[in-house]
Amino acid sequence: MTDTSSPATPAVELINVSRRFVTPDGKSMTAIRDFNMTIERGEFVAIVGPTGCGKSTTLNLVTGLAKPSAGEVRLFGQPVDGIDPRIGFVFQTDALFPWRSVIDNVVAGPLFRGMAKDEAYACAEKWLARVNLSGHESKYPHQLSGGMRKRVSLAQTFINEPEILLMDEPFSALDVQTRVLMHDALLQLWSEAKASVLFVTHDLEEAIGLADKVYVLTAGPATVKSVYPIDIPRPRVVSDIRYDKQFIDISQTIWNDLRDEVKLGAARAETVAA
Ligand SMILES: Nc1ncnc2c1ncn2[C@@H]1O[C@H](COP(=O)(O)OP(=O)(O)OP(=O)(O)O)[C@@H](O)[C@H]1O
Repeated sequence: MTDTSSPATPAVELINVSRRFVTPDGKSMTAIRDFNMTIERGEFVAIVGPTGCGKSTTLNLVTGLAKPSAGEVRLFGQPVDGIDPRIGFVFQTDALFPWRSVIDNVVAGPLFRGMAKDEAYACAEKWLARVNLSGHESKYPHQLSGGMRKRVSLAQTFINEPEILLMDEPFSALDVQTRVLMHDALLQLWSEAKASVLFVTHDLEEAIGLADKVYVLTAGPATVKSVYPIDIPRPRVVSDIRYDKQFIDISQTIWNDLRDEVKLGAARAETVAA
């Protein structure tokens, strides 16, 4: 898809978006209401909110998998129209083919796009080196740790040079130490690739460590409660900055805001369960 927009046009815009679903008992439920969000080119945006508030639905709207019931979603100034090849994804579960070796997983995207085999494999080697997996090319996913599999997923995504990267709790299944290492790996890749990122997480510290801007969503229906710019200088080493006073102060401020929504979401879940 050709991008004819000016460089000042944001990568992603959600403009007064609402999304309603029909529940199995035939009622209408609103997952997202009057939602406004802008991701500038090269910007790293994180969204946090209570469980079930509508974070994944927001990502689905950007991919075009879900259509807004009202409002508009734009990519580089144009309305979303189906799955856009400029978008890359990383989800909580790996999208690795278990029957393919590490390098055959990474090379899949370029080969699918028609890159010559030699070139595609050379490119895959390069990306595996960037995620510190040189020497593991011929292993299979089941022979790798969770962190290594996640690195393969990152190489598999970044090799396609996505202009927009959507990440839905990509590291939530990892142990805390591996997670922090993955944060640093991701920031390194992102700073080189200059993609615009939308990162969904339950983990406020993860959001602050990574992002330029953190959106706090309300308990469903999701709407934007507040937007916090994160002015912590880059390059950041996420494993270190979490002990800085600036980081702790921002965490407390945002948590004060998020806490009320989390309590509201939990109270509603208990009411439904009762
Ligand atoms: N296809 C669908 N049909 C009906 N309801 C849906 C559908 N998809 C999502 N919902 C509802 O919309 C609301 C938001 O769901 P969504 O998965 O976006 O929330 P989330 O914030 O990503 O959740 P979590 O924090 O648990 O990952 C939920 O109440 C969910 O049940």
